Amino acid sequence: MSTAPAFKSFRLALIQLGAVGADKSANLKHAREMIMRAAQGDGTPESRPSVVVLPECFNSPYGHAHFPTYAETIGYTKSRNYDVQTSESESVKMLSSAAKEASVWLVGGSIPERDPTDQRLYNTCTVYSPTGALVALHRKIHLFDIDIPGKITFKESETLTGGSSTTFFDTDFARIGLGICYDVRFPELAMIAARKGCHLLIYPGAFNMTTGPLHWSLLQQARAVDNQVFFSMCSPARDLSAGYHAWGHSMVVDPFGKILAEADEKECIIHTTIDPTVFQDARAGIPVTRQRRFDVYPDVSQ
Ligand SMILES: NC(=O)CCC(=O)C(=O)O
Repeated sequence: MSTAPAFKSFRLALIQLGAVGADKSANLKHAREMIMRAAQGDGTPESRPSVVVLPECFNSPYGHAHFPTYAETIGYTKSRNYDVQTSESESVKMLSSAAKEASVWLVGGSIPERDPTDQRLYNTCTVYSPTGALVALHRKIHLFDIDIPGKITFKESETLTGGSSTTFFDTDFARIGLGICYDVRFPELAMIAARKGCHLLIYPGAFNMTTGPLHWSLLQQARAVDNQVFFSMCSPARDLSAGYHAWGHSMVVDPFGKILAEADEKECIIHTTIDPTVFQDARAGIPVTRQRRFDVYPDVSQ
């Protein structure tokens, strides 16, 4: 495995996107406008983000019945040979051109994806460099299948297949690990990413009105503290006219578990600074990264 880049300070922006409806073109247009707005920061050069994040399922209504209709072929190959130029996906084209125009690393939330080889569908996050190159692709590994009687029943596996690899990407200032929403409930995934040298984990997500108040911040703070990394989830805004009511509350947590920034439920963009000093202080002061007992239990990252 390659060595992680030196961790340097940078600005992160999360777009808590609203108005995701049935019209895919309108969703893409709105997302593009919000990427451009996020990239401006507050107008000062020092506030401009290096990384901009969209939420889970930003181009389609969220629900297993919608995925087959909205799914796009990205042009993913097993050799990880991504090519935006030949991709058929209108979402990939928009994200690539927006990343290039805004000159940011763009974590493109997630979209329903169809694999052309076997027609299987995935919930997929794509990432773009500031030149518009598609540099990473993460297929949601753990599908959101839950049943809390009288509250929420959801079954992504009705139409989706779970991904089968862990994913991170390198920028010139940090190594960043990826997951999607329900993936946060599986601590092994974050643990593997942290042991592979990730400094920040980003999970586009869309918790709901039942589990959101219970677990949204708890899980992010737990993953951040367990692994002494920055942790962030980016949600859609809440839309009570939609079939799925997202919790919102996009947030960024530091390696001590402190919430650095948190949205409410409405459409907004939150900005924060990711400061490597906090990462180093957490690891120096509470040295669990050097106190593991792999003679007693196995290292899940091996
Ligand atoms: N989109 C999702 O995976 C939702 C996960 C969720 O709400 C949870 O409680 O977990």
